[in-house]
Amino acid sequence: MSQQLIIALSKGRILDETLPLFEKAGIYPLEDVRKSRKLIFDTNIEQVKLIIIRATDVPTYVELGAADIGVAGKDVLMEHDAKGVYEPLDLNIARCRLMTAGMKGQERPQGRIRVATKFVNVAKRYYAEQGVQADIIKLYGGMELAPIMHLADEIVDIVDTGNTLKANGLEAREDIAQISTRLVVSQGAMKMKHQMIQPLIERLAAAVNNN
Ligand SMILES: Nc1ncnc2c1ncn2[C@@H]1O[C@H](COP(=O)(O)OP(=O)(O)OP(=O)(O)O)[C@@H](O)[C@H]1O
Ligand SMILES: O=P(O)(O)OC[C@H]1O[C@H](OP(=O)(O)OP(=O)(O)O)[C@H](O)[C@@H]1O
Repeated sequence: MSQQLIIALSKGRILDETLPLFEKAGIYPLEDVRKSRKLIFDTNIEQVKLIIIRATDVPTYVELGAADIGVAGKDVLMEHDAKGVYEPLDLNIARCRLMTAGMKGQERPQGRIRVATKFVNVAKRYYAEQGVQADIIKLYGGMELAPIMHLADEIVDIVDTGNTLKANGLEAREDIAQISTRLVVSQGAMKMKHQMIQPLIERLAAAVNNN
């Protein structure tokens, strides 16, 4: 029996840019993934299946070997800090920055601060490195609201155009990391399915270069 290759794609904003890259690399789903309620899709290559899941779940599937390959934002990968996972390719899509931000014109308070974010682990690491004592408040979206409502002094969030910060009277403070979408491969799959995975990485790299 021939080996299967399971590729976990993040649904949401990355998906629309991911599918054309995979198509250029020779893999496409046999039906319109956006019109279907299915979570697993056959592709033009019999052994290759696509699973389409929440971005934050991609590292878990790859780390635990339930998927061989994944596509996820560097922000999600930093937060999950997956073990036993290679990151062989920057797909160079959904580029943005992970930053701290606060109310415009206000300075960071002295002493202990409250920070709202969905990137709890990244934030803990970052403030510890800066020597700032921070109580981290986990939120799931709309982080910009937290300083306005006095829930937090600062946020750690994605900034792209800066429009969301501006529209809510916030300003960016410090850069934590440059973010883009990455290809990840479980170390186990890289070893066991090298003959399938290596050519795919090469075709994807060529697709990224022509993008
Ligand atoms: N405004 C943005 N501009 C560019 N890239 C972004 C922006 N916001 C998020 N991203 C990138 O796109 C990825 C997916 O974002 P998306 O909003 O679809 O998922 P999410 O809201 O983080 O996930 P979930 O809905 O599962 O919580 C993020 O992990 C990040 O790498
Ligand atoms: O700098 P900008 O171009 O305005 O983009 C940044 C915004 O985009 C993301 O939010 P998203 O739209 O994913 O909503 P969310 O707050 O629910 O995560 C991010 O969390 C910021 O709020």
